[in-house]
Amino acid sequence: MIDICRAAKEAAAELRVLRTEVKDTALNAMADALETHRERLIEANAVDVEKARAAGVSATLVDRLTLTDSRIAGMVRAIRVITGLPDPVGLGVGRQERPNGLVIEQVREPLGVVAVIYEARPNVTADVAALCLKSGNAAVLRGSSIAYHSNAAIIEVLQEALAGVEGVPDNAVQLIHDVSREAALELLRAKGYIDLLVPRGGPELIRTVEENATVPTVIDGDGNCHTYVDATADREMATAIVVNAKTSRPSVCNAMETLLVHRDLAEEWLPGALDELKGLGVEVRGCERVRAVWPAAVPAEEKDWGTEYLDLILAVKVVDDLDEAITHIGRWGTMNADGIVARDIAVAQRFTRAVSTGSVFVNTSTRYSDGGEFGYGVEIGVSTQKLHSRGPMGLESLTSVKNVVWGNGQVRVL
Ligand SMILES: NC(=O)C1=CN([C@@H]2O[C@H](COP(=O)(O)OP(=O)(O)OC[C@H]3O[C@@H](n4cnc5c(N)ncnc54)[C@H](OP(=O)(O)O)[C@@H]3O)[C@@H](O)[C@H]2O)C=CC1
Ligand SMILES: N[C@@H](CCC(=O)OP(=O)(O)O)C(=O)O
Repeated sequence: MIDICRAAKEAAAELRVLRTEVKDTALNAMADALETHRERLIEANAVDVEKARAAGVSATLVDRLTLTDSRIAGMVRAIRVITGLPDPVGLGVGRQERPNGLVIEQVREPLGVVAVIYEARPNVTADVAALCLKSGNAAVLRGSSIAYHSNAAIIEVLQEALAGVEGVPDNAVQLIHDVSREAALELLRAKGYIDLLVPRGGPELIRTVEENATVPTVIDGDGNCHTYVDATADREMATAIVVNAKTSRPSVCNAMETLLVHRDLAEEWLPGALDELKGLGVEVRGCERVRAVWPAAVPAEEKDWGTEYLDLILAVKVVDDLDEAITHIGRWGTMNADGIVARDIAVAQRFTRAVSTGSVFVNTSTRYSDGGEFGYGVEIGVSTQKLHSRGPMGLESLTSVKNVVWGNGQVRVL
């Protein structure tokens, strides 16, 4: 592990000063290579999918794991978007001239070595490689053991492509082939080598990171996402948003897990919305007040409010008012993505201020919590913590701002 980290650190020194043109050439080569080797990637992925099915993993996990032509096309598209984005490295974000003539510039610079422990979605391998390269960081990737063959094939293709671009260091992007938990722990403790570790995953991973990491981290935890439908909501819009938030891709972290509904809508809007969700295969787990107007709901237990189903299951609660919705989200939310549907702008504004979530959505679906949708190409993760970065993290989150002070001989006198 230390050899991989050391090699990454050496590569990072070269990457931080790499010209934008070289990085963009490399990104184009990566995208072309993924396109050319689509079949090789799908073959490798089939090995993982077959093993996962044989091991009896859930259908949602198989969905996350599976590579298709269109998903590979999505990976390629994302890299092309990143290629077209401005290079954040060296970007001036502030400048001031002091009375003594010193000029202080604040400029973005790469973090150095970025490590990511991530879920069984092979696209993340290419996403992270591309974001790190463009932001001038070396990437150390530790994907899920379930996706090992897919990740190894993607890295091989990307490394072959990068080898053909002059100026890109050999170890710009590395995959950790040892997918044991022990190796992951070593990575968490590679202090002095890793500048940022992004753990993308569920509560067990996050607990392990919080208890063991000695390297700096930005936590990208689970998504227990809520939508609150206010009394002032446009009914049709509310139905469309709720259906999209729950059913468009239930297996991802930005899918809605709990629907909170103002009591004024319990009788006139909720039953119709739940009928529509049921028609799309959604199992509803409701509080007493939900069951009073829609008896088909399974009785919700307290644990339902804290569950990220990642499946076609939805917890539903009728609340008295906005305050109760805000309190519920504060108690059970995971700061990934939460939304409100309301026509009253004052209500929506109060929600956006009171809910302390990385991305708060007004009159739209939580599914938009995504780097691609935010215009970043993809995301290195979705931060569920408050420091450094919040929500989907793109190129800028992979840099920090340093001060460059220009003098003309000034010396400080005490
Ligand atoms: N906020 C965000 O950006 C994201 C959040 N997520 C969340 O991730 C979860 C779903 O993904 P899933 O793959 O099931 O997540 P897991 O947490 O099961 O796995 C994620 C990664 O962490 C590893 N891992 C898990 N537990 C440990 C541990 N104790 N020590 C070391 N490594 C560990 C896994 O390795 P292995 O598989 O080999 O066991 C895998 O590489 C959901 O909760 C989702 O919301 C996912 C992606 C992004
Ligand atoms: N980028 C994502 C959301 C963030 C993510 O990767 O999380 P997850 O889907 O839980 O692996 C999407 O909507 O596709």
